[in-house]
Amino acid sequence: MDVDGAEGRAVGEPAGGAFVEVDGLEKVFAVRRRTGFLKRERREVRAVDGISFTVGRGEMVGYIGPNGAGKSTTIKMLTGILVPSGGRLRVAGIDPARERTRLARRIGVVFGQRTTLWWDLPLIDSYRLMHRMYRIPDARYRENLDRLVELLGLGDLLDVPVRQLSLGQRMRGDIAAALLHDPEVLYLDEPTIGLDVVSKARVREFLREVNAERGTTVLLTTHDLQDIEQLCHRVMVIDHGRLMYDGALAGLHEAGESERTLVVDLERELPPVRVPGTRVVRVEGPRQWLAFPSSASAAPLVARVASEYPLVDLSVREPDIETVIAKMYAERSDDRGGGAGVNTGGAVR
Ligand SMILES: Nc1ncnc2c1ncn2[C@@H]1O[C@H](COP(=O)(O)OP(=O)(O)OP(=O)(O)O)[C@@H](O)[C@H]1O
Repeated sequence: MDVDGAEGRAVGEPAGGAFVEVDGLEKVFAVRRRTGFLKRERREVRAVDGISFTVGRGEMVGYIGPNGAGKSTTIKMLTGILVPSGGRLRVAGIDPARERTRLARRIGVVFGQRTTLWWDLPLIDSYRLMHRMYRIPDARYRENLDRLVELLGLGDLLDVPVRQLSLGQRMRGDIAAALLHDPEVLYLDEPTIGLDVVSKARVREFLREVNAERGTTVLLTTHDLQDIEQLCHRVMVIDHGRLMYDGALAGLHEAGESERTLVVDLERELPPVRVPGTRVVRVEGPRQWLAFPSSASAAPLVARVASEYPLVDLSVREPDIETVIAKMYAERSDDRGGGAGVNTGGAVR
């Protein structure tokens, strides 16, 4: 399979550099709201409010944010479905809104909530139609189809009408459809939504392989943070149309100013433990939970508790990513309420 795509590098595409370039991108929707009998109010929604990032060839990047943050709007602009209101956007050196058809041959899109397959046709017929639509050379089509069918376990499903497929089967069918024409970049919008644990694992494993084997650039939007944890080193967090974090997944913890927890089991029930640099967040019988900043070392705290209290056992718990991100969203909302600037903490440009 062809890592660099059938058409090679586009004119203007930076060599080996950024494959997706987004600079000050904006999308403003005008919405009309009925405010009374015959009265309408015109309001602007800044769905994407000046975001900038670049994605290199072969990168696999998570794009996350709460509902209504602007993720789908960004993806729609990247695919050329929506025209930006401002800013600059290039994918493989192509302006998506101006050359949507040319770009379509180089990108693959999977919307977990919708299918790109023909509902009443057997799966294989959708693939045959795509073979023609994308003008995929016969040999490459057959080679790709065989490989995708094998990797995604679609062999027994090819003659089944799409409407009869389970959600997990349909999703695998959609992922194959998005990759048949050797796209260089794959946009995935909730690719594991509604799937059981086994199907999720299968889809994730496959995406890892495609990224590693073909060097496909992947931009992954999801509410399932396990998708991100298992697939992406880099994550971008968007909220209210603005990028609030762009960096390593590991760095999110610092950006969210997260806390670790020291769980101590004492010999008996005692009043809350008092150790500087910690605060007791929960007490249950002789067990107490002490929160302390993730950046601080646990060793001196443990030593102090052990010397001053009748300690039986202890453990240190790392913050989970859900908690960290929920905290970031909450802090960001507070910032907006108070009119303060964006607290990014990450490598946002
Ligand atoms: N066609 C449209 N007309 C008006 N407003 C829109 C339109 N599309 C999106 N919006 C608004 O833009 C904002 C961003 O929406 P978007 O769908 O990009 O969010 P999202 O991050 O993908 O959310 P979700 O996780 O719920 O899918 C929301 O306030 C939404 O209501």
